[in-house]
Amino acid sequence: SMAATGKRSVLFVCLGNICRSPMAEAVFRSTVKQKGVESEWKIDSAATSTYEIGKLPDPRNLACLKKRGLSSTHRARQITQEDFTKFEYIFGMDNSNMQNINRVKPKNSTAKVELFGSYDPKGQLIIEDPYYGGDEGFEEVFEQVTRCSEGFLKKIY
Ligand SMILES: N#Cc1ccccc1-c1cc(NCCCN2CCCCC2)c2ccccc2n1
Repeated sequence: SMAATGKRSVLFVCLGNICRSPMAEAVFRSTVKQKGVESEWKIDSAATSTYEIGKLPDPRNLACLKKRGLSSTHRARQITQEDFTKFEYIFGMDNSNMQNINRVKPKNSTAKVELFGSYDPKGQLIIEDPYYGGDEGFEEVFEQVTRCSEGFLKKIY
């Protein structure tokens, strides 16, 4: 359904909001820009935790984005109950994110709360936390969120 602003809206969520969800936000923003529909979208990301509030994305994330000419100035923030009536879609990355998202979800939530990986044409449902790994983990997240962005837009347009 179209929100009052006429915009479609999506909030990407992960544990710390410095790795997976800001990468998904940056890649989705680039994808809608490529398709010429950027002005139709409100796009944001948030954390389920308080671990990194106020921090820029992880340097390994920024390096991965920079290789593709992308960047992010997002500062980590924690999800709020207002997000559930502000955003049409709220996408978690793994089942732990989904449990934590559903814990804060208010009774008047209107958001569709789903795993972003459910839109992956390759069927890789879970986007794992790359925090304790190396650059290859961020490359894998990049590939997954790119496929999911395409799959999601194909489904709703
Ligand atoms: N927790 C977990 C966990 C479990 C499995 C895999 C990754 C992680 C993991 C751990 C992190 N920070 C270390 C612990 C933080 N401190 C925990 C105790 C309270 C004070 C904060 C992350 C930080 C940013 C983004 C993703 C992160 N992911």
